[in-house]
Amino acid sequence: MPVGDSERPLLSLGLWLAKEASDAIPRATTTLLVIAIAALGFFSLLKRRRIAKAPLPPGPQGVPFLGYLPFLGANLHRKFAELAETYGHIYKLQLGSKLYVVVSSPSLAKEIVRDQDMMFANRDPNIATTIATYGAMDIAFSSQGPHWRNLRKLFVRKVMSNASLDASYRLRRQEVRKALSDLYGKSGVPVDVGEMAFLILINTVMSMLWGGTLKGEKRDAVGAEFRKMIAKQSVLLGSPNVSDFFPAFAWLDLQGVEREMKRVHEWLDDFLQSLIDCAVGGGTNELFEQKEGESGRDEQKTDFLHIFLDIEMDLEDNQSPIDKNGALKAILTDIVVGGTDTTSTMVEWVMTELLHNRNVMNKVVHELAEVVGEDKMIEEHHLPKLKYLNAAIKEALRLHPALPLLVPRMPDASCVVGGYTIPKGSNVFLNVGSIHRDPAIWDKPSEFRPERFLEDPDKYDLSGNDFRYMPFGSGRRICAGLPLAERMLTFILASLLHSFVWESPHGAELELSDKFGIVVKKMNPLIAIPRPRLSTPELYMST
Ligand code: HEM
Repeated sequence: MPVGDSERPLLSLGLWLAKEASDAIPRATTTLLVIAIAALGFFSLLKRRRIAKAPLPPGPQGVPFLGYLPFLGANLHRKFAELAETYGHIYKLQLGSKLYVVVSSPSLAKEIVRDQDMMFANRDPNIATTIATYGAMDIAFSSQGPHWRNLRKLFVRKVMSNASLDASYRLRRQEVRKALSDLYGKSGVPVDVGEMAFLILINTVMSMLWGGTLKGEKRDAVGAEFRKMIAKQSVLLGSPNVSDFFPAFAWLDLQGVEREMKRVHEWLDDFLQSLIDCAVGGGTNELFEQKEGESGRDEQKTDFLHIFLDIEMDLEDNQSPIDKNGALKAILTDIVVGGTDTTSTMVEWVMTELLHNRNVMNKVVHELAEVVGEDKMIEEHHLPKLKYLNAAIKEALRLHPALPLLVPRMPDASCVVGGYTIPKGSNVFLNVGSIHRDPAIWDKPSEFRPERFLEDPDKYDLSGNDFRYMPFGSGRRICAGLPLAERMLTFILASLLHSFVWESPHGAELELSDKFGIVVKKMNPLIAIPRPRLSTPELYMST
């Protein structure tokens, strides 16, 4: 039916486009479309005006050209906490040509990792990181987009699934049992706990990666070398590099970070390559050997590398294919580097706090005896029942999060957080370490008191949904290895604490100072003496 002229003024903006009643659906659609476009235009105008109006966050002045760079120091996490006392929970730092924003309150963190998670899901890898990750081809440092989404989805769904982790338990168990039996031979001898934890982790991760292990005589030597390289890498990744702040002068590599990083990367690349060659060839080489029953390409493989190799084949038909070789080595770097250093650092922190707080240690040991019994070894199925140990681990993650500044985020476009403009391309640090020690949130924050996590166990879980407690980050970039990290950390600690009595060497000072790197570690290694606790020596020999 034609629409009369008299009715025209009553019609909305979109309706004049459609003249017939039979056009009702297209007409309604058009109307909605026009309204949506108008609303979008209105809101984006409003947002632009809001951004235009919102000032930059406050922050220290610095000096011309260099900005705050000369005053930064090496211990970023400490410096950032100090600056927050003057400038508040959100402030900016101009470092050379780059702008950094540091955020340290739960409500501001929520604006970033929940309300505007999509906007802040990018990374801005620095020079060292780009080298370490094959040009930011990994999960941790690639910006969001099809490549990151693909890798992360495959990793989380196929490798970190409960089914896959259950299937690889056998390998974790074997490695931890082997470590306990080695430790039995060192009864009464002082042990570097961080080094020991790293060796357990590297062997466990290696074993899960491809079902093989480092050859007997090479085991400790390669593990120690690997640790040295990862420690170097952690320092290089975490320390301020002038070339990052002045890209125009990057070619000078004034601090030699690029040169040094390439050297470390070459070593790690050779290592990963021989691992892949060995897995693909289904054999052994001078470093690695496969476990019994794990040779032969046609067997059902449960290790991560073979899952990846199969995924790789699937990717042939994928709509957004990736550079398979680069991506495979980059993702292995995330697992081998990201998974070992963080987890072993946390084993050392938990052990330090337990030795420092003997009453807590006693409660942990008592719980282990009750749940497991002194005539049995720990199994993964015991872990959920160890409520007090789990609370002690959470408390250590609160006081000593391995990545207290998470991995910095970079907004896609300029946006507003806490009433301040965060310009596009700036680096945003979420200072979780500072939030975890905020006296406005935590009662007596510097005390190690696992009980605070027992009062309401669901309140602070590790999922990053409570912005007062985020040791694994939050939102779409939360730690992709969390399910494995949780299993390994608890299993290794429960095994060490159940099987041995741990003591500090006579007269040794137990101190808690830390040093900054991308992973924040103990300043001085924890040395402790193990003595067997279980009823019979045979238990230590079991595999
Ligand atoms: C106690 C051990 C660990 C801690 C404390 C830890 C902590 C973290 C944190 C804080 C982030 C950054 C999250 C963010 O930006 O919001 C992260 C990212 C990541 N972690 Fe972990 N992690 C641990 C173990 C692991 C393990 C075992 C793996 C792999 C097997 C792993 C793989 C990753 C990956 C791939 C990312 C990048 C995620 C992304 O950007 O999409 N982590 N981790």
